[in-house]
Formats: sequence, structure tokens, C-alpha cells
Amino acid sequence: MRKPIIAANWKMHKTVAEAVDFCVKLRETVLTVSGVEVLVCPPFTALSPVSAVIKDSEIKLGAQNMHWEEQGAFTGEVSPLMLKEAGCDYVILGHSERRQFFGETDEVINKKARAAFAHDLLPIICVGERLEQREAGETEAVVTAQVNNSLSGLTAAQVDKLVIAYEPVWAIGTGKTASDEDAQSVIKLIRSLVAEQFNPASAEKLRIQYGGSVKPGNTAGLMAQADIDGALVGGASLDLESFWGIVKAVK
Ligand SMILES: O=C[C@H](O)COP(=O)(O)O
Repeated sequence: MRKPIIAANWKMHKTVAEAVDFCVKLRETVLTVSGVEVLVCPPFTALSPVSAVIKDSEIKLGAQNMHWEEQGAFTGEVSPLMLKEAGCDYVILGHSERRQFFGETDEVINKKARAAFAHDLLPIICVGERLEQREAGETEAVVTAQVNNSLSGLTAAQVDKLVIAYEPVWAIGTGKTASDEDAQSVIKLIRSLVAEQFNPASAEKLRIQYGGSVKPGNTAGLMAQADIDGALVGGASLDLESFWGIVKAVK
């Protein structure tokens, strides 16, 4: 049985004070649910302060990106060792905004995924097609290449613990959510790709989130789909009431 995972990706939002304030309140609220993993992914500057606030609670901590090397002359980058030291359990890799604005490729994401596992960080690997690719009927081909290339060389044991987030780019921050059936169909495809590339048992353990304009009102329908194991939430995760509405909608 896969445990659903609801992740707050705050992107470039929240100062340290705002992040800490949110997590102090989230820590009290999270005691009231079970059966859902709750993860917050603040900006780098807030990782250590948030880690102190959520210590010994059920809330997990994730970063939004990292470099694959442990250290070196890579101005502006943050390494897996640093994220571990800051208290991270997870790291989001290959978000479409990283691919679009910072030129990240599947090969780079694959290097990062291997480095994350080598440092005991669990990657959340993001995949998803752009609008023009969907309209050209290329969704399946795009997602297939992203999954196969990003997971290349991982072991089945690693894939068991991996999280993939399917985020159609046209649904991110636009208010347009994929229909429950469309999201399920692509996520089912992703699970079958993992079964082929690794094995059916790993594909069954792998958790696959949906992301793209998730809100309290559309969560239950998405989560009712057989292969959807949670959500990667952007805008609606910035407000505690709205984020909590999403967590509570997971059954
Ligand atoms: O990482 C989160 C996704 O990009 C979704 O963002 P959104 O919920 O604002 O559409």
C-alpha cells in the first residue's frame, strides 16, 4: 500500500520568518491526520530554520533543487551534503521551471538523482509535457523520454523509494487542472514505464504525484484515481488553510 505524499513547493516565496511561522502552525495541525505524508519544500535560506521547527514531528523537509557534486567551484549552487546537513529528507529535481528557465536536461536530472540517493536524499523527479506538445499529440513520447532518461542507471531498490511528479506544464500556475482521467492515464503510463525499465514490484512501490493547479476542491477526485499517490502543490501551498484543505482531502 503506497502512502500518499502531499508536498508544498513554495518556489521563490516566503522569507525565513514567514516559513517558520507557517511551519509552527502546520506542526500543530499535522497531529490531526494520519495516513498522509506531509512535506514542505521552502527556499534554501529557510531550510535550516524550518528543520529546527519541525524536528521530531511527522512533517518532512525537502529542497527545490541541488547540484550533483558534493563541493567545488560552482558559484550559486548547493550540494547534497549541504541539504543533508540542513535536515532535508527529499529534493525536488527537474521541475519544469528548472528545465525552462535554467536549461536543465534529463541527463542533468539523472546525475542529480544518482547524487541524491548517494547522500540519502529521496528525489522527487518532475516530468510533464508543454501545451504545444500536448496539442501535437506528443504527451506520451515526451513523458516516456523524460522518465527513461531521468531514471537511467538507478537501481530497483532506489526506484522503490523514488517519487515522480507528473506536472503537465500547461497546468502549472494557470488554474487549469488536468482532468482526473487524463492525469490518471499519464500516471499509469509512467508506472508501466518503470515496470519495463526496472520491474513490476518497484513500479508498484513507486509513488507518483500529480501537480498543476491542485486546490482543496479538486484534490479528492485526483486522489481517487488508482495510480495517483499525492500532489506537488505550488500556489495553493502558500496559505496554510488552503494547503491543509488539500491534505485533508486525501483519503
Ligand atoms: O511544484 C508545483 C507545481 O509547479 C504546481 O504549481 P501550482 O500548484 O501553482 O500550479
